[in-house]
Amino acid sequence: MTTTTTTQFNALILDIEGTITSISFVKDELFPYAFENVGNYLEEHYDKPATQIIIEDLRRLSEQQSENDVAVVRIREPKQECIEDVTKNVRHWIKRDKKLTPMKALQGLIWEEAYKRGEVKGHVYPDVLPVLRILENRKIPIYIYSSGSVHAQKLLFANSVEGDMTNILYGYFDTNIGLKGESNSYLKICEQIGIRPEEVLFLTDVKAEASAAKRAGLQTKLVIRPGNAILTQEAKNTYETIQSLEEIL
Ligand SMILES: CSCCC(=O)C(=O)COP(=O)(O)O
Ligand SMILES: [Mg+2]
Repeated sequence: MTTTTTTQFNALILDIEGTITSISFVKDELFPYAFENVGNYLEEHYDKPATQIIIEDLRRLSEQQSENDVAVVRIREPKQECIEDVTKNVRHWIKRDKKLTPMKALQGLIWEEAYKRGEVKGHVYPDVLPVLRILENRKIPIYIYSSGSVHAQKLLFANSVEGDMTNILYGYFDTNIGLKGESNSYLKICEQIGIRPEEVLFLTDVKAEASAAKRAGLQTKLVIRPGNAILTQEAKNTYETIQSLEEIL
């Protein structure tokens, strides 16, 4: 007798860091690479339109942030001073794992160089791709929602340790849709993918993100991976936890 297994959700949204990719890869490879290379990147690509757009976004952001953070400087106009100030601010924000959209956009451009040179391969846990293939066979679309820019997300999955995974992913969302701690971000994502929130499962390592998604009506589970922050007992009492994507099948 054949048994058919059905999943209790019609779309899956995945966080990246701490969920399907190790925190260590992001914190010990990607962030240090961006920290070391932000100045060189700006020197080499300063006059490109994409770089100038990000610099102007960072200039506005720096004015706002400098009001509450003495370590953030206003970005001066001349090229060398501008590069010096952007580098100082971006390094400050990397050290504090700030999820600031224009800074994440610049990180993505810097990481593209590393992926192109083969210096970096996107980490994904071994349980991830086999489960995504099963969901694909069940016609369940898979989306990514990360604080990393969509550009950085696509680079990670196009250059992953499992090869190019982009053909199994239906779409990508970053903080341009909204911050991950805001429930409205998840409502907007569900509206864009055309699936009711209650039919969508969101997996993340961060309780505040799970809470925001739950408030929006999504199904949520917290993912435990080596090196992740320890979950409080309250979080474990509130959300189902998994240690492998196999547990959602
Ligand atoms: C897309 S790889 C870089 C991820 C990143 O910059 C980040 O801040 C991770 O945040 P997430 O929301 O995926 O936990
Ligand atoms: Mg995460």
